[in-house]
Amino acid sequence: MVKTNVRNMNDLLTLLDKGLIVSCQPVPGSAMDKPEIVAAMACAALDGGAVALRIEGIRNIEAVRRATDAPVIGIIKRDLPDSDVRITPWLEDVDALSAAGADIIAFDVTQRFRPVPVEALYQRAREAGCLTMADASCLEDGLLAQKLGCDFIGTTLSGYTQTPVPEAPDIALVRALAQAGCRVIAEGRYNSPALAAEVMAAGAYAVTVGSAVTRIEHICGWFCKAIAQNEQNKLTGF
Ligand SMILES: CC(=O)N[C@H](C=O)[C@@H](O)[C@H](O)[C@H](O)COP(=O)(O)O
Repeated sequence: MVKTNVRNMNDLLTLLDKGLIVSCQPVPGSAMDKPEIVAAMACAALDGGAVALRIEGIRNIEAVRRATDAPVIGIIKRDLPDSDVRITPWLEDVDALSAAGADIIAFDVTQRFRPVPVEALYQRAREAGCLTMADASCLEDGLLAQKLGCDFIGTTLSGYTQTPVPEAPDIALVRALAQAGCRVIAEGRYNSPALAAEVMAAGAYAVTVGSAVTRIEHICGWFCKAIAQNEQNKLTGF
């Protein structure tokens, strides 16, 4: 088992401070989408220096819990027929995540039509003894969640409430939230070590990296695109 030394809230905050969180979320239905592979990715990430994990789904969290006591940010993703909110939309999701051993429960705090109010999700997570992470899309989302008492404000959903999704991460949002006094977890498109370092300098408390570490399909796609672009440039003389 990969052991950490988290005993209380202060230990957790110290551990996360300026740390790398790795999101181990395989492409759904892919060759990597198996709880034992998620747990192996989580252990490898911790061996590489990650201080915490972001894990989707109960079976995956249970598998990770069997492998390590490192802090887990738990989420459940759902495709709802009548709402664009995907991340931890139901109170039952909060209950299941806490029962599975998540330390921090993350949920969508965007101001979109949703089945359960953000306040109720927050209360439920607190009653379960978990910390809370607000997955925000903009400054207003983040500030409302901060006012509510959420422990961490994530920039997770910036760029995902509209199309097309931008290529660059939203460092300006991290800076604005940090300046407003939020404990910000920078998340979303931090696809290089340089970007992760840059966002720390912008005031992030921690940074979460997913695709660039754990989604082989995305990483290969980036390489293939760059190679194809280079070949195209040669043909067109650029
Ligand atoms: C928008 C959304 O649903 N984001 C999800 C949130 O859990 C994940 O699909 C992302 O992989 C995660 O946020 C990490 O981001 P990136 O993979 O860009 O490092």
